[in-house]
Amino acid sequence: MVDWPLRTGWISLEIVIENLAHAIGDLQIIDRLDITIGSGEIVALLGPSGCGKSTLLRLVAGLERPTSGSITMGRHIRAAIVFQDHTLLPWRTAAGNVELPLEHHPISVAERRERVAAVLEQVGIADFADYYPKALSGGMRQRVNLARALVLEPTLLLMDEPLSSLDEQLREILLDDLARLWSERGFTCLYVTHSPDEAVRLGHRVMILSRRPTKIVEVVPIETPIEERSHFHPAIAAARETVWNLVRESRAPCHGT
Ligand SMILES: Nc1ncnc2c1ncn2[C@@H]1O[C@H](COP(=O)(O)OP(=O)(O)OP(=O)(O)O)[C@@H](O)[C@H]1O
Repeated sequence: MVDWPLRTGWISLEIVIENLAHAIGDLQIIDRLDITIGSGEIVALLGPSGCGKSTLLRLVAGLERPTSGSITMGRHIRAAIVFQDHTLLPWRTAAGNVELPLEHHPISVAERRERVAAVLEQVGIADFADYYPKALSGGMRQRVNLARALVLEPTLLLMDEPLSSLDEQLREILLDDLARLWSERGFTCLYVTHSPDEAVRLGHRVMILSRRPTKIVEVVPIETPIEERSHFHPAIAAARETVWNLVRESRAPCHGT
């Protein structure tokens, strides 16, 4: 067993985004954005299509460098990204896909297998460990995708519309699972979505972004504990309506976009 980076326990962290601006060519995507994400906080990001949510996620992940401004976070951060469409290797089983990120770490095969089995259990697909992606339903594939991100014990989980390809029922189930996983693991999370429902079910704060160049239009704090939330919870239903209205306003057409 190694002591670092895989077995440090759940180090949480704060992320400070200051005066962030980003352009691709002539296209100004983000304009002077300031966000502080608390340790163990889930921030849901909602905004019109093309406003720059995925770009912001990529900047936080370090996949791109911002044009200006800064993103500061703890040194021992382990970030993992979950995309909308699963990116599983078709020639590997569910367990084989989840094992992949561990293969670059100096741990024994036995420990690797143990950790893969544990995380598959956590996301509820232990019985499908030996299935290939094509034999799994969309929901199961997305669970494998999530397991692959969780197996590295991320302190920061960056999620880009992770449930948008799933049907309503599956989405409900996975929302409950994500809430449970957060309660167990306490990771910090940036959760990009188009769904006010997902945002108010998972976010401690919901940030509504404007059209490009994106800015924060409004921040809606959701105080109901995540474990107590459901689609029908009165406070959650009220928050959903507030967020819906803000999203509608943020989509109002504006000059040049
Ligand atoms: N590599 C690139 N080259 C040129 N333009 C890009 C590139 N990546 C993103 N863009 C543009 O930047 C803008 C923001 O894209 P981004 O994917 O971040 O938006 P988004 O808010 O995540 O959109 P959606 O909600 O539709 O997923 C879009 O106008 C997009 O066309």
